[in-house]
Amino acid sequence: MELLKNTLASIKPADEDAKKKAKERLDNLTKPIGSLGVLEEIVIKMAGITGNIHNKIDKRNIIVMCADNGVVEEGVSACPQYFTKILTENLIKGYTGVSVLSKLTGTDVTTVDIGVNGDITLKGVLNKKINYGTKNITKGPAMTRDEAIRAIEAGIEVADSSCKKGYDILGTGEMGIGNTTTSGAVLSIFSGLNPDATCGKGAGLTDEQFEHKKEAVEKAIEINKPDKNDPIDVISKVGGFDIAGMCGCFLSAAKNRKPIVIDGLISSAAALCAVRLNSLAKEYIFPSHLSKEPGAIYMMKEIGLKPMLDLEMRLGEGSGCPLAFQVIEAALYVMDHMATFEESTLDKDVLIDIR
Ligand SMILES: Cc1cc2ncn([C@H]3O[C@H](COP(=O)(O)O)[C@@H](O)[C@H]3O)c2cc1C
Ligand SMILES: O=C(O)c1cccnc1
Repeated sequence: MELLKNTLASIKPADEDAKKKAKERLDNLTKPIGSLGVLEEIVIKMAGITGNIHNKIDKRNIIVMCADNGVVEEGVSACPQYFTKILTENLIKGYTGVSVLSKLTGTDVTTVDIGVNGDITLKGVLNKKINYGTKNITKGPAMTRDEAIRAIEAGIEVADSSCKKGYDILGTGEMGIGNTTTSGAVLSIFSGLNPDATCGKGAGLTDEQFEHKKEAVEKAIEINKPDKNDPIDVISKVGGFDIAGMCGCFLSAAKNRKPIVIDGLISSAAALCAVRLNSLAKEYIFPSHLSKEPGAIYMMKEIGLKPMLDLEMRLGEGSGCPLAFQVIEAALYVMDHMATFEESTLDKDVLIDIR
């Protein structure tokens, strides 16, 4: 508990002075004011995170939290549970979507076993196992409160270590059959929205299975009665080890003043938990894309952030992060390389600000 407590207490607000200076420079670049849209917002947010108006990303890392979910015994996923272990191993072998996109963009991937139901002996998978999967949330809590705290702290440790290794930006991802169900439950609790709005078909379900998935979420909430004002209670009752671990990553990044990127629905659920634990964490988080899962839009509303891309992706794993890294790097490059009006001897005063 000490690590979580200290991390929450160490998160500071963004540097408003650096943000102001970044905006001043952006407004002096040879372009209509605000014309680079979200790229400008990214530059300003990055300045707030690091305290510098010029920022560079040389080293990127995506932390993928892998864990099983007991709720799969309710038939809420198209896939059997053992897929989680195989897909986790495939992350290391470089076969998965996030592995390939990371290779393309020069991104490292840290694969973490935080709760896979099985022993992974493959070299390269970081062992932070809290338990062999969670329990079935339709019958009782997913995990104990102590396990939830240990899983969040495991995430803090992994991300702290990434920051120490000199990564300039982190991404978050997951692997865990059944985790769109737990994410839907987490969202329903924080937002008060019905599972009809917060659940989707995940990796794929028939209409009948989909109805059953929504009933499972309703039942999980009814049985566990999580306290929406206590994010650890929410995670322990209807979340998962993957969500808890990623939540820890978001908190660590904020503490270390490093930018961290959300991928899809499940990492959004983790970011939402982090923001509910300390609202300042939001100032360090960039959402990558809007997942095609219907709950994703409500996740963004609850967190209070806007994704930079909409590519109709719904893979998870962290696959949106390498793409967001490229957009963020483009924004920072523009800030460094475009000329100001003074440098290019143009007269800025002829421009009218139409924002
Ligand atoms: C082959 C395959 C690769 C994946 N990679 C990520 N997911 C995604 O789907 C799972 C969640 O969906 P649900 O809640 O419906 O089980 C997670 O593992 C997530 O990362 C995959 C799913 C499959 C089938
Ligand atoms: O958006 C996601 O993260 C997602 C959606 C469907 C299945 N797995 C992950």
